[in-house]
Amino acid sequence: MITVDIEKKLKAYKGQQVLKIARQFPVGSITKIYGPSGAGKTTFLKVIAGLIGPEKGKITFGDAVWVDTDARINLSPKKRKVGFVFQNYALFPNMTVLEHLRYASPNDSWIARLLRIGKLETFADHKPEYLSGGQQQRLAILRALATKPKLLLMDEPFSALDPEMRRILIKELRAIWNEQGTTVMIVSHNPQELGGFTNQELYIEGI
Ligand SMILES: Nc1ncnc2c1ncn2[C@@H]1O[C@H](COP(=O)(O)OP(=O)(O)OP(=O)(O)O)[C@@H](O)[C@H]1O
Repeated sequence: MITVDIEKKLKAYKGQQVLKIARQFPVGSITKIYGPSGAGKTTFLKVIAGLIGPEKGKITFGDAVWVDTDARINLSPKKRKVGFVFQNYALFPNMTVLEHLRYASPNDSWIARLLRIGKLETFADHKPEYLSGGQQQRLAILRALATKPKLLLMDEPFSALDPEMRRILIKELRAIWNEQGTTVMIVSHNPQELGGFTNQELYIEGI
């Protein structure tokens, strides 16, 4: 179980808004996170990953304490080992598709499977600037999966994919998550695009 009970002040344009979330996420659950623009969805994922610290609260993953502000515990992102798909992909401009995946995993057969799932086999030696937006987005997803994270955080991961590609990819991802017992949190401003495959939801309200 992942237990989150945090407060984070948002740098809102006017005044100050506080993001308050208290929720439990069972291992293996797939949560859709939605809500208005600027509500704090991305900020929430970054707090879970350890990229931003909350002012107050606790995050635990099973027996491990990731954050406890009273006890001054704030585990580094490296130690939390979550997978993160950034909204803007955050790819490495000088690395090919294959190099992105090798950087994350030494396992060639696993990498071959990922390339197949993302339909990027024939683009393995391409750098990001020679990929389409959809191909770049799929690479960002594959890279996050490559380390086989126990927790995968995805920020608008399917926004650049057409409905058919999205449907096929989601089917493959579900099979992997099932095999590996991955817990997944997906931010989407358009929850319909996720179809019915999520089994939890978290609505983050705006101001
Ligand atoms: N590191 C930070 N610390 C505190 N507040 C932040 C930080 N980064 C962004 N914010 C603020 O948090 C608010 C919410 O931003 P965030 O990107 O989390 O929203 P969002 O719900 O993901 O929006 P969108 O759907 O438009 O991407 C904004 O007002 C932003 O200025």
